[in-house]
Amino acid sequence: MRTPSSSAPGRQDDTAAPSGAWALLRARVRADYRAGVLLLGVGVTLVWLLPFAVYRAWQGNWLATANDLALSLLLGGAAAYAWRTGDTRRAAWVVALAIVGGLWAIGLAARFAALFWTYPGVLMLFFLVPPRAAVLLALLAVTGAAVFSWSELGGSEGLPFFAFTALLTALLGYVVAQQAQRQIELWQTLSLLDALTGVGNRRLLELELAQAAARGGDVGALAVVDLDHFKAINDRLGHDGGDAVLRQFASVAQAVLRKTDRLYRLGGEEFVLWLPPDEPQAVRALLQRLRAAVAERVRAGEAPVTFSAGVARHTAGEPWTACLARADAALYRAKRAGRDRLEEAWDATGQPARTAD
Ligand SMILES: Nc1nc2c(ncn2[C@@H]2O[C@H](COP(=O)(O)OP(=O)(O)OP(=O)(O)O)[C@@H](O)[C@H]2O)c(=O)[nH]1
Repeated sequence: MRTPSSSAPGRQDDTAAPSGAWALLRARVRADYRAGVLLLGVGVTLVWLLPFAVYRAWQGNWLATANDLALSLLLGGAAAYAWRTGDTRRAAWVVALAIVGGLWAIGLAARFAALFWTYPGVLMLFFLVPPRAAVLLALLAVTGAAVFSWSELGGSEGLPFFAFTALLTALLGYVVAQQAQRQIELWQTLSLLDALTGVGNRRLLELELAQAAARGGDVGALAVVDLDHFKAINDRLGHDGGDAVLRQFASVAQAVLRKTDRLYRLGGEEFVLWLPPDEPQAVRALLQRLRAAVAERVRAGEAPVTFSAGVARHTAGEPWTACLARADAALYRAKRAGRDRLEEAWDATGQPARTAD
């Protein structure tokens, strides 16, 4: 027999929130490689751009000082924005455009040695913005740097070497970034879907509900659904037979649910339905349709399969985890009351629970 709140999210180590600024930074860099590239930009600012800005000011080269300071501000500002908001995408675009501007400025300043910055700059573009956009920005950056520093490169003598090696660097960046993006997409799919049933897993549930709750307002209703006497089904049909029942349940549930409803498998024989805001009668009717469809179409051998469910309605401002815990407690009541039934715990104000069997 399960206990209430056994489905409460955030119990796994990998979902635990890191504490302390250093741990948070490490966690963000690990989770999002763009955060790592932004951090690299801060490193370049501190180790190179700012000391050079001081040096150029000391030499009286105010144009170069302004350029290095502007780049430092953009790289540092973008990293600070990403740190504060968690939005690395926008910050990465700012840094990518700053790289293009920086390489043009190097070309304009016509300093031959500084042109070596083209290579890391072009490579960084591919880790900041999508590969196709990075190709375009790389072409812009290299062409600008080459045209502006035409004489410094020795005209037609040095230019082909510079252009060819810089474009080769861009090609390498493109190939690596394409592969990385495909791997990331594949990894995200595998890590967010339940391998047995193909529906969302606990991680996807946490991700989607956290996003919906962050937008404010009421996220709708959550129903925790648990197949009845599943251990006995496993004992009778074996583990593979039990797996087949889980797959059947997921497929029948997906057929009954509306386009806007979401289905996740929390683990074992336990699923969660996330239903967008609706009238209690509509939610109740949907769950009753699901019960009827499962009783009719899901079979463990010859025997029909039933489930118990607890449903709760989210209220604006309430943590979604509290809503899930209420649904979970309602499910526990449904199990204790004999199974094959639906228990309701509509809102956080303690409105009386209702049983529908
Ligand atoms: N086939 C299969 N069985 C699983 C899977 N995950 C967990 N189980 C089994 O599911 C069973 C769940 O048993 P219980 O928690 O006792 O639940 P139950 O027998 O359904 O009892 P009630 O929920 O109280 O009706 C256990 O035997 C688990 O080994 C899975 O992925 N596949």
